[in-house]
Amino acid sequence: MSMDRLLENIMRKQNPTVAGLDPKLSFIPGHIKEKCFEEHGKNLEGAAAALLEFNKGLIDALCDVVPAVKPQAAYYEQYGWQGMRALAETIAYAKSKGLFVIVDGKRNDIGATMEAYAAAHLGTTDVEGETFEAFGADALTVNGYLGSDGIEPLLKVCSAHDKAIFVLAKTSNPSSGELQDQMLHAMYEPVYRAMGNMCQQWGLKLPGKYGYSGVGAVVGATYPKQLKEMRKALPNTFFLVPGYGAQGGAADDVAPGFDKHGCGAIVNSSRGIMCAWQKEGCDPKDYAGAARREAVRMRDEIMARLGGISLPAT
Ligand SMILES: O=c1ccn([C@@H]2O[C@H](COP(=O)(O)O)[C@@H](O)[C@H]2O)c(=O)[nH]1
Repeated sequence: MSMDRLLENIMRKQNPTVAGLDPKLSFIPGHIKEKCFEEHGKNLEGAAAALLEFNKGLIDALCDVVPAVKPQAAYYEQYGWQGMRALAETIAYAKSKGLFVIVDGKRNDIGATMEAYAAAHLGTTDVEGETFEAFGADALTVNGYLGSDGIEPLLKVCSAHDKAIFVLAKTSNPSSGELQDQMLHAMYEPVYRAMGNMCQQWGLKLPGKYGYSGVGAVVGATYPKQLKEMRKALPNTFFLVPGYGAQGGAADDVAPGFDKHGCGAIVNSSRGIMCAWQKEGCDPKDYAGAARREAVRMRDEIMARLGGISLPAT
């Protein structure tokens, strides 16, 4: 099961973190942009080429440190189909380097449309009887607020193709509480807890050998109290934890998301890693080296808090 593969990657690298690949032109060093614009023009094609070259440099520098990468689809969509091609090529390149790829698309719709999203990102697409993999990620972030019929098609595709999903439960942004913290009076619990319980239920269809199902939940590093509460309440739900670094989350904030084996969560940093070269003020040509230094620092900071990671007995 796909979440097992993520856990095994985390265990092998002793690193429960994921590097976000959310590129935009202002994050990319001048020498890459100049070369790509010269070759392809100062247009969407040139921008997409720069995104891909930037990402490949990051992936080469990070692939022996982090277990996974998380490209956020919006950063590619803004550069049109050329950007989406760069997303597909980024996914393929990361997978060729042994990385687990979580596409952050936050997709959801009615069941019929969700079948198309599931095929696009996790499964295969049929063309007159022949099947093709469109984007081929290992996992996709989704929005569960349309309910079970929006999630069922994903569960089928995850089961058939060994993939996983992460469902938004308690997001990291400042206004997430406007709806997600509202109490559901019939259930005596807030909306984010109800969504967590739904993840736990959906996960029964995708059991994993280490106790964590193929249905994970997104819980922000910026809400450590809720992380702790969710970890206790949802023993079979693996967490994707964004909000570390640029959004203010730190090692102490993410620690409550882990179980007693140092397992149960993976912490994302996007701008913190991608833009480390700007923060360090180093030679832009060393942008990938700066990203690696930040990824190692982040790993060491979180691992010092956890002690070690072992896989729960099967
Ligand atoms: O609750 C959420 C869900 C997703 N995200 C995404 O994670 C990264 C965070 O980027 P940073 O640069 O490390 O802040 C980004 O792709 C978000 O879209 C989130 O932040 N919070």
